[in-house]
Amino acid sequence: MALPTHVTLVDVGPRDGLQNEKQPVSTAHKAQLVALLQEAGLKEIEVTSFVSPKWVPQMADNADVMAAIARRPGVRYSVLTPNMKGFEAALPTQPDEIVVFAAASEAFSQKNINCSIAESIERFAPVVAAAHEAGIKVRGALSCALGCPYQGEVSADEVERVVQLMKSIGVDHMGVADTIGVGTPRKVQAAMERALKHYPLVEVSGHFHDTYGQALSNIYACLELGVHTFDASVAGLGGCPYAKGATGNVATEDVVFMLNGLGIDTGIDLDRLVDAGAFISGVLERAPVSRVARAILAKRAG
Ligand SMILES: CC(C)(COP(=O)([O-])OP(=O)([O-])OC[C@H]1O[C@@H](n2cnc3c(N)ncnc32)[C@H](O)[C@@H]1OP(=O)([O-])[O-])[C@@H](O)C(=O)NCCC(=O)NCCSC(=O)C[C@@](C)(O)CC(=O)[O-]
Repeated sequence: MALPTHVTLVDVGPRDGLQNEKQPVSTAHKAQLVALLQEAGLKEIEVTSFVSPKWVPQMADNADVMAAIARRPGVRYSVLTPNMKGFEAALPTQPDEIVVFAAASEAFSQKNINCSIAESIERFAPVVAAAHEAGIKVRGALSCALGCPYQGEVSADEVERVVQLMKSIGVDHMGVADTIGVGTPRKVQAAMERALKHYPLVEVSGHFHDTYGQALSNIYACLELGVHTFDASVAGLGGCPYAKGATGNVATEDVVFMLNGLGIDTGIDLDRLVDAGAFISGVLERAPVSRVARAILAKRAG
């Protein structure tokens, strides 16, 4: 199959990127990050999550962040909502999209959201129905689709089983997530193909952590299947609080550089994206993880 000519990138940096940061990041800095991402041309931004502040303190200012962002027409703002309590808190903040997140492994489901896979689907069902009632699209994220920090191997059958469960409750979009970055291209294609059995190409995306340095290869493997939507995190921020040692998502800068080289349009201005990454890295007092960002910043510094 010919590679797609356009790719949509969802920057999950403000949520996935920052959720695991130990040092507090102010609401104003989070809103500024969103502003810089949209200036760089991002059209989809995952802003925050409506989860328990005891479990994930960094996202406790979820509603304040949603109120603080300066929305631009044409940009979609999404938030995570694991249950009705989260959805009810998120609804007045007017997200364009919500994300429910399940896992392909029982052990991760328990650690991450404190319930079994079956229970998680029961919890999501009313959330999906209420979101649709409110005219809000529902994205599903499927954690540990390529491996689990507790269970180890995860099979394509296990992935497909949960994809089907999510589909059965009306989840509109399926994000296949490599939470701990252990996937390699052929395994990623096998998992994606299971999602594509139940969702059209336009409603399947990849979410790759770069822990083992495989994320760009895995994205390329998805492009070969025609998949054209990916999550990425500016500066390579992040890591999941329930996946020890897992590093951030693939850096948005690195994905854009690769796609530019392939002649695939993203609508994103790489230089401005590097500015956004440099900004949040400055707030966090460290260099961006993105190798492309480091190279461009070094070149700029002369
Ligand atoms: C899912 C829950 C909330 C269940 O939490 P629980 O403890 O099982 O829920 P509960 O219903 O028993 O409630 C316990 C307490 O939590 C409160 N509570 C209950 N729900 C909410 C809510 N929505 N917002 C705020 N508070 C909430 C509730 O009010 C109560 O408060 P208390 O009476 O003790 O004061 C909890 O386990 C949790 O917050 N977990 C954190 C999950 C999380 O944020 N994980 C990271 C994001 S997922 C991810 O990063 C993976 C992804 C998507 O990027 C893809 C990938 O790479 O894999």
